[in-house]
Amino acid sequence: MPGSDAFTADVLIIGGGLTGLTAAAELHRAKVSFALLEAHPERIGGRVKTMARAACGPGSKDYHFDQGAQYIGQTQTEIWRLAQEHLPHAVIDGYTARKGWPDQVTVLNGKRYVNDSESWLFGIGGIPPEMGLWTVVAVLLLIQEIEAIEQAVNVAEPWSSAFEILPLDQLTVAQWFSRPWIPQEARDLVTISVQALLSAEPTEVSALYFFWYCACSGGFLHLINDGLGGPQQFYLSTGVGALLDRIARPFRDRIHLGKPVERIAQRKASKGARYVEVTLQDGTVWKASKVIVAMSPSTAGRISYDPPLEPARQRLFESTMGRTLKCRVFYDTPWWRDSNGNKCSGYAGAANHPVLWVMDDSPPGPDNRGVYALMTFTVGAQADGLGPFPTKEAITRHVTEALAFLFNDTRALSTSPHFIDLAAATWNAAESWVGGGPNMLLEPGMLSGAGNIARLLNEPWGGVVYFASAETARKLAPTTAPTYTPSTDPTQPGVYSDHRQGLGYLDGAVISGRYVAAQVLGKLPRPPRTSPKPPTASPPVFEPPALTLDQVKQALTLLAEQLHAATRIDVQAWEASAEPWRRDPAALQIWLAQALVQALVQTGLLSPPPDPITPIWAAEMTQAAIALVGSGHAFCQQDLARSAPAEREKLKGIQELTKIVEALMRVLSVQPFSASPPATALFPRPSPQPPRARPAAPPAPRPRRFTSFQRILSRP
Ligand SMILES: Cc1cc2nc3c(=O)[nH]c(=O)nc-3n(C[C@H](O)[C@H](O)[C@H](O)COP(=O)(O)OP(=O)(O)OC[C@H]3O[C@@H](n4cnc5c(N)ncnc54)[C@H](O)[C@@H]3O)c2cc1C
Repeated sequence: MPGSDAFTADVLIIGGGLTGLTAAAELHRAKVSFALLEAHPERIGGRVKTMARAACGPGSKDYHFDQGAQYIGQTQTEIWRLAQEHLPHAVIDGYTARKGWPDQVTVLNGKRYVNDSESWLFGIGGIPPEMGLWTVVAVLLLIQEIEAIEQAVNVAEPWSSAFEILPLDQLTVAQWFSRPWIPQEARDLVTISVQALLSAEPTEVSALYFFWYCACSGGFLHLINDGLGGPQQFYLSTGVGALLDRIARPFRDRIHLGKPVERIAQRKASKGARYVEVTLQDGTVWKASKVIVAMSPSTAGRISYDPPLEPARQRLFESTMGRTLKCRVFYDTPWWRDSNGNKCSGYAGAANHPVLWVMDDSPPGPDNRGVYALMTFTVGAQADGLGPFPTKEAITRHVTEALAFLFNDTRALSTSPHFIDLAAATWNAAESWVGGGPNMLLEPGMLSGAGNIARLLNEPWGGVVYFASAETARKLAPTTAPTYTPSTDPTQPGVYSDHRQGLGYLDGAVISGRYVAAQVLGKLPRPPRTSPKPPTASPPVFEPPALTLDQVKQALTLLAEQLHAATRIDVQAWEASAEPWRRDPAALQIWLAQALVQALVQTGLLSPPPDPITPIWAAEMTQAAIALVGSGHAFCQQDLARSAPAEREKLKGIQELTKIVEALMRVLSVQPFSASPPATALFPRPSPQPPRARPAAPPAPRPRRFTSFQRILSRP
């Protein structure tokens, strides 16, 4: 009854994306009267946008493809369950479909690498085998650092994270990784990850926000895993739109399309109770006891509010969103599968490149109905560069030229006879209703700074207006602690907190919709009683024994020589072994530990390791490495500023190496060279082993974890 004084419904849901639809499904189940207002005149879905391409042969079906959200994984439990419940036959395993074409492309530091993805450290989207060991070591150390940060994040309330990591909210990701010891390739790898996960630049987002975002979904390495067990392993042949249609089917009559809301006002009824007045663009007014605004905080910021929002919420609603251009490029042949002698899967990734990320989304199997398609993402600054309303011609040129470069094949070009067409979806501020994608961005200071901005993510306004979206995903019944729980078995990874899951993903939208419905129904479970937290221990302060500058230089030079000189031989040796380093980064780490020990022994700072290793020697080893790091830092700090240019270069070298050793020591000092494993397990390189028999049925994929030193050294 728009325009009448009567209540239109008990609850109004504004926004027909997956969050709004999930909340609607919950209210429908609870038999609550509700209506859902969606701005788009023709469709529900929001950031889910399924398109169809007409069938191209007798008896064949239309080809559906997603120009918004598409990929799902088994660890995204809620969306996975919904897909299994409604469309089990439509689930395509992209990982298996790519199996016959092992090669992938990556551009790092301006150089193109094309190899078998199985040979890459961390597999698909990882580190190519040609990368120098120095870079590999730096990447490993960086990942080690990322994991240490993520494990200190309080997933439920990131502003209450361990105090050591809160300063990361004052830095952008770019500021965090612009330290001299981190090589460009490693920075590019993090850049690709930020660009792929947030469609934004590392200069735009708070480092703490990025790590919180990752920690909410099983950690950085899990999120960037585009292969087996990762969140991008599966998609739906029907498109995600079909899944949303199934979810909405029971309450289709309560969904009103073409109803853009302009204003939300809190009002008081005669008896003092509050209600909400919602004004649409066409001037009609709807009323309800409670309202759910089911869209990202940035999108909610486009609506006006009465009374004006509190400043912190206003600031939250001013947050920006990522910018994405998602394209589907159609060819009459899958030319990339046979290109320059490579069997490319169509998978490619490149930092700061006109096309960031590419996947083959051709229907798998012989019944592909003659459709061959590459999916491409152009994001952040590269998408901005095309302007708010790029023409199809401009997009086609931009994307196909980038593909021709990535695969080094002119068959990608729109002038090639194999090119058929390109379909594009632009997600930016000019987009009518959502205003960008895949989700919102938090700048430095917004997560933990003054004003408690992020604390409002799940807080209702005036007790009658509730906000929810994939970005605010919070679980109703978490089963873990709010932070990472380390494993008691050193050979097994610990467990990331599940207080928030799938932040920014379809999975998160489902979780968020359920949470907000429970909030509105007053059915939020009581938070468990917790005993007061013991104060966090201060970081250990150590006074390293002083070494002479010569001792520091000598030890670091020896270490550098070891790392550089032996690289090729060792890499080849590991590659030749049954469990090569590329499959087992742990072997590489053991080798790095050996190099450090050898450098310390040869400099006379440490006695040679006894066999078996004794606790006394292990303690000596830790002391010697700490002394090296401490003295190295001290010399650099004292001398770098006032030394002559030639000497400064040397000191910079010392500084970089010192930082690497320091990072290594942070890891080792958790359980420095424990006495339990025999010296032979610790120091010699892995010996070749017969290939293992493949199990008949592969175990369910577990999130891929980086193996820390502690676990490596405890291996039998
Ligand atoms: C290009 C792209 C690719 C993505 N890929 C993936 C992926 O592969 N896997 C994955 O899990 N996630 C992916 N995502 C993220 C995923 O789409 C979102 O997390 C999820 O769909 C968000 O759902 P939501 O309901 O919270 O918000 P939205 O989908 O944004 O829904 C908000 C709704 O509110 C409506 N609305 C806005 N303003 C008004 C108004 N004033 N009045 C009425 N209605 C209004 C909008 O039209 C929209 O329907 C991707 C997103 C994009 C953009």
